[in-house]
Amino acid sequence: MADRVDVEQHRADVAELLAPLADRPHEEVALHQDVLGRVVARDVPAPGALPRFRNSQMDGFAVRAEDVAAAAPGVPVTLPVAGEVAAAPGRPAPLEPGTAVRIMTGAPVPAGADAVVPVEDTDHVTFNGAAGGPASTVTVVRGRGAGEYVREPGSDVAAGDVVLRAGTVLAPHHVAAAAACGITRLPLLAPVSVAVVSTGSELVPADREPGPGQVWDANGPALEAAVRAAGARVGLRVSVPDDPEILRVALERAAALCDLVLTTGGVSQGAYEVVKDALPEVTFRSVAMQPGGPQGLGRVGGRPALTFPGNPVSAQVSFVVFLRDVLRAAGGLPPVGRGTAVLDGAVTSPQGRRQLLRGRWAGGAADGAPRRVAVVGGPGSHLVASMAAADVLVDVPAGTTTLDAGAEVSVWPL
Ligand SMILES: Nc1nc2c(c(=O)[nH]1)N[C@H]1C(S)=C(S)[C@@H](COP(=O)(O)OP(=O)(O)OC[C@H]3O[C@@H](n4cnc5c(N)ncnc54)[C@H](O)[C@@H]3O)O[C@H]1N2
Ligand code: MOO
Repeated sequence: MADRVDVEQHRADVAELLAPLADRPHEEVALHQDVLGRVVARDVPAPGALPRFRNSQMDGFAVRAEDVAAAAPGVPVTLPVAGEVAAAPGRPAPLEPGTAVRIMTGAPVPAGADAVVPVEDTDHVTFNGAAGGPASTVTVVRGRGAGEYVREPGSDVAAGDVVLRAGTVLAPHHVAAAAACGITRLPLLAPVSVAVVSTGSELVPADREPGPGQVWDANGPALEAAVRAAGARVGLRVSVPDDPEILRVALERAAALCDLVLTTGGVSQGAYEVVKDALPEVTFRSVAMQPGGPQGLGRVGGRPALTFPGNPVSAQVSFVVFLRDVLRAAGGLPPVGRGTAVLDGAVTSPQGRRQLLRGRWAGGAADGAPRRVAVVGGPGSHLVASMAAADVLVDVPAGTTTLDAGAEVSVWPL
């Protein structure tokens, strides 16, 4: 049997095969669609200034600062109240010198006014419940300088300034900024489209009761979720039996529809390894790790293709180790990468193969210290339910057969 390929070598080969995917087209997406987590393709300028007009930062009285400059506790200044301006459509009349206007937060500041005195600094104390017309006078007990509590146009962003940078991963606060600027569509990187092809005559979909020898398809839903969590989308998800002709048709369709074809199953040493037969342009190799040993990479129908082993844990581990960060990078997302942790108990591992055990965070960690991790479940690559208890993959190097409690290990967050 050919030598096993090192994990890092296979990672590098997958990254090289998929590097062209990083050349993403842009697409315009409406802001009200599902844009969260998507990546801004180019700098987005503000179409206009924000704030759009001079407005009040406080509920209070719009004044000329010089008219209230002398006001102080014990030395109040009283002004006639000439009217009211609310945060509502319309343009207020200019302020006459020596008068005040009741003003609400967000309301346009009348021309001629250059400061707002908060209501708390007047004899009105609060506007709460003060229905009806404005009182005829206001007594100011603390003066304010020119510009105080006045929000100038463009003080947040000026027209033409960048409001969202290229590469921004959209979160609610970015949506807020775009919406406030009146931006309705955003230029986003088109997500990589992946075909997820589960193979195996024993597979049944979730809506069918498995008969003897049948199992529900776990890899299709799992990899669809993994692909989406990595910022890509699933252009086709299909489960095919171990039938060369049906598989060939499915692969043709997958290559026609998607940027990347991903298969699971049918790649080890069994009698029905149809994936190997259907993919003449894919190199099949044994990678020196467990789970996830049998791997393939190459092309189908002109598209890059990866083949993952069928065991559900193996398929998921393969995604995390080989594909997750490459897919994220292609879509403009930062890597999840690896971290370090300290083992909560001793671990044994077979000689010669890098093991990716399932681990769960154990307790807290002192500031700056690596977190503790406990291995959960066994190493078997069919233990898909046990894997659901895990937070990370614990990476045990190939040459290591025992690790004591307290040993530092590399971990891959799930
Ligand atoms: N003689 C050898 N046998 C095996 C070897 C080997 O080197 N020599 N390698 C073992 C390893 S390691 C793995 S991993 C598996 C890989 O097998 P395949 O990729 O060919 O996958 P299948 O045989 O199709 O399935 C394996 C296992 O996983 C279940 N499965 C497959 N697909 C799904 C799915 N979508 N959802 C749920 N479960 C799935 C399938 O029923 C089998 O139980 O080969 C070992 N054997
Ligand atoms: O390498 Mo397989 O993926 O152990 O089960």
